[in-house]
Amino acid sequence: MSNKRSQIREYIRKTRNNLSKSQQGIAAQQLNMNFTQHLKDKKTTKKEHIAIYLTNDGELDTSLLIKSLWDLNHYIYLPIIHPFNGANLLFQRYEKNSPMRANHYGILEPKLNCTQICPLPMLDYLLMPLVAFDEQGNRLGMGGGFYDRTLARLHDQHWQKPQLIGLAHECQKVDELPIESWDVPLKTIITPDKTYCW
Ligand SMILES: Nc1nc2c(c(=O)[nH]1)N(C=O)[C@@H](CNc1ccc(C(=O)N[C@@H](CCC(=O)O)C(=O)O)cc1)CN2
Ligand SMILES: Nc1ncnc2c1ncn2[C@@H]1O[C@H](COP(=O)(O)OP(=O)(O)OP(=O)(O)O)[C@@H](O)[C@H]1O
Repeated sequence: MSNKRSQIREYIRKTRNNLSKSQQGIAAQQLNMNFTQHLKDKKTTKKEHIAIYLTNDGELDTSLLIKSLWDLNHYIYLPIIHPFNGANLLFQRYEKNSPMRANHYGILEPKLNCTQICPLPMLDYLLMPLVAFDEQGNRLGMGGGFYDRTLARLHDQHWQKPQLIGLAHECQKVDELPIESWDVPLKTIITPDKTYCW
């Protein structure tokens, strides 16, 4: 792994963890407004299948958005680290009463129930956590390669769905990330202040 990538990761993780509770709260409200407005603008009554994440390590707080999406009757999914190969993610339905467990990193995920897994191409949106992004839509994550490995098959096939959207604070933006062959670039990144499209 390049030293530059780990340095950026370390620096941005510190920066986002230093955001105050009130900055995090405002960011969560803005994210909620931005994404629910995006769905309204589509002017369809379709219930979308949306994968998202539970906030960890100073990431943009998704809790308000998840509540709104539940209230609007969309289908919500969370990543589960694959129980057998441990390198890919599965996306499992997340409801108010879903039984949960902490994964290897202490992040809550739904207890595995194969009947509740959504195959990747059936998701409409994949709202992804990230550590840093750049002006070209490149994404750097926590370093596990989970999202990149999971998306690798899609990347080969000129896929339509799911729409990949990164969620981040504005302070996670850098001029240029050193990229690797396996990195999957994003078409959209939503920050509390702005929506970037490529
Ligand atoms: N909220 C959230 N959920 C997610 C991810 C994420 O980035 N954010 N993931 C995205 O892929 C997967 C988990 N990946 C992660 C990878 C590393 C660490 C982490 O804290 N690493 C520690 C070392 C911990 C250890 O090895 O035991 C570190 O780098 O300090 C956390 C999550 C699935 N769920
Ligand atoms: N498509 C892939 N096929 C095989 N290995 C991969 C693939 N994508 C990533 N990896 C492996 O995962 C490791 C971590 O990758 P990287 O540093 O890009 O993760 P990340 O983007 O920070 O994490 P994440 O995707 O979980 O948010 C790399 O060293 C690489 O070996």
